[in-house]
Amino acid sequence: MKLFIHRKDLRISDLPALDYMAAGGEPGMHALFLDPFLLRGERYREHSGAGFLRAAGRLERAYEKAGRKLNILYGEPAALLDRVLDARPDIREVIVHEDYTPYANKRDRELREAALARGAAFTALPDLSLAPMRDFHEWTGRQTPYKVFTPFYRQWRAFLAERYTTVYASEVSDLDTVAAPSLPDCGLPAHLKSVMEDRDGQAHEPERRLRSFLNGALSRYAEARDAYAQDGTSRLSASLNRGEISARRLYVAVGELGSIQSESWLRQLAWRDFYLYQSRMDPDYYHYERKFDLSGLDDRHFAAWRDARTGIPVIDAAMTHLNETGWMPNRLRMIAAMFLTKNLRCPFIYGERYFRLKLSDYDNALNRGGWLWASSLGFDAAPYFRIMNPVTQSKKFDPAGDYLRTWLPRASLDAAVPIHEPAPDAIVDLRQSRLDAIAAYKAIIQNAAREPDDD
Ligand SMILES: Cc1cc2nc3c(=O)[nH]c(=O)nc-3n(C[C@H](O)[C@H](O)[C@H](O)COP(=O)(O)OP(=O)(O)OC[C@H]3O[C@@H](n4cnc5c(N)ncnc54)[C@H](O)[C@@H]3O)c2cc1C
Repeated sequence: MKLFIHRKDLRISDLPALDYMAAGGEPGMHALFLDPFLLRGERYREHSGAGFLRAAGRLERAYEKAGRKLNILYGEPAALLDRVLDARPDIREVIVHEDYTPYANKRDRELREAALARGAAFTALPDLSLAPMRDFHEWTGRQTPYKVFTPFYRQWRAFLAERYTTVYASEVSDLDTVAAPSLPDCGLPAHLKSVMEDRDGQAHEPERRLRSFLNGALSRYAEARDAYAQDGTSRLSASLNRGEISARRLYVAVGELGSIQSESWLRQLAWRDFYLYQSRMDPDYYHYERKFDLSGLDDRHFAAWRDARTGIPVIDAAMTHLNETGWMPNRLRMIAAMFLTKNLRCPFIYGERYFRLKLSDYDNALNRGGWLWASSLGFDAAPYFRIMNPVTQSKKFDPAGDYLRTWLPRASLDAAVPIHEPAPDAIVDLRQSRLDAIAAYKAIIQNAAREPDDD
């Protein structure tokens, strides 16, 4: 028998693992291990943790509807696997989909060891990205990974045009599933169960959302994606990151349309693959902060940024939106991240950590990519001297101020101050803080270039 463990792949079709298991023909055990580490503290209540738990609830119900069994177990993954394999020595292979974060790498090493120690094989199949990273990298014939987006994108498009086949065919209903042995103390604690069973959260029907986007907003995507007062983007990121829909499905669906606007949307999907690729290929990706001396930066303004008290209308509106709903449109993520790291000269890891809790579509690789870009510290990042002015951005992308009126607490809408302009008591002067940031980041980047690389 094979054991398939779900992670960031919370769906019942178009999964490499299902095709793989269907080819074997024998019944399988399907499980989702809920990991106390990832839901520690208050994380399970925050937008990112609660979103995952609700998606786990939807997955369980989808299995039930298909007449199949999903075994949800709570515990440290390698210890859980040990116990399952002890109770079912007939499990000869453990199957997962690849994941590339530092925590995932460590966890999967431990899972592999636990499986091999009991004589079971351990198989990890690619699923997260649209272009399977290993195949893509081999196909490019490069010795070193891409560090710049545009050449990556050109090759990525060519790879997909030549190699892309289709979504995976098997459905969970095509497979026989068996119940896990009963394991005392591995049931879900009540506080997590109640979030998992909560059906009141935002409706998540990624297939319907995809259709409505492709038939509607896609036609003006390139012009409207930054006009954040309108709903001009797909809002599929949370579903993609939890694996409720695959990037392959999006590629096929948009390809069927053949619209000229498809290219600019595909380009955004390529950014997702670019960051996943970096996170897998670049050994520094998850610790750039160690390569730079950030001691000249500090967190004195972090709380005001977090709590939407900066006095810069677009920043306070965006942070209120995030705090209340778990969502912030992409252009505003760029503006808010650049404002924190540059005008407020706060180390990017503070903002990165905050987004980790709050974003409903939180993903470690993509979030880090966004923060490295904004702070000019990653590959192909914003140049340190090009600092977005939040007031100019606000006027350009929300000229009528509709977004500000929706999200800014009423009290701060002072008729005496034009809507996009900083309040008289704003925490920084935009002009001076921009000049200070340029000097600070110039020094950070030049010093790092002079340091010998001893990693
Ligand atoms: C500081 C910062 C932090 C971010 N953190 C995250 C995060 O934790 N999780 C996350 O999914 N995205 C993150 N992003 C990227 C981006 O903001 C979101 O992917 C996007 O807003 C999702 O909206 P959408 O689904 O409507 O996208 P669309 O515009 O409809 O694009 C389609 C898909 O392309 C991908 N995509 C779009 N823009 C980007 C981008 N700039 N970088 C990478 N992929 C992109 C997403 O998967 C998205 O769902 C971050 C960006 C910044 C600047």
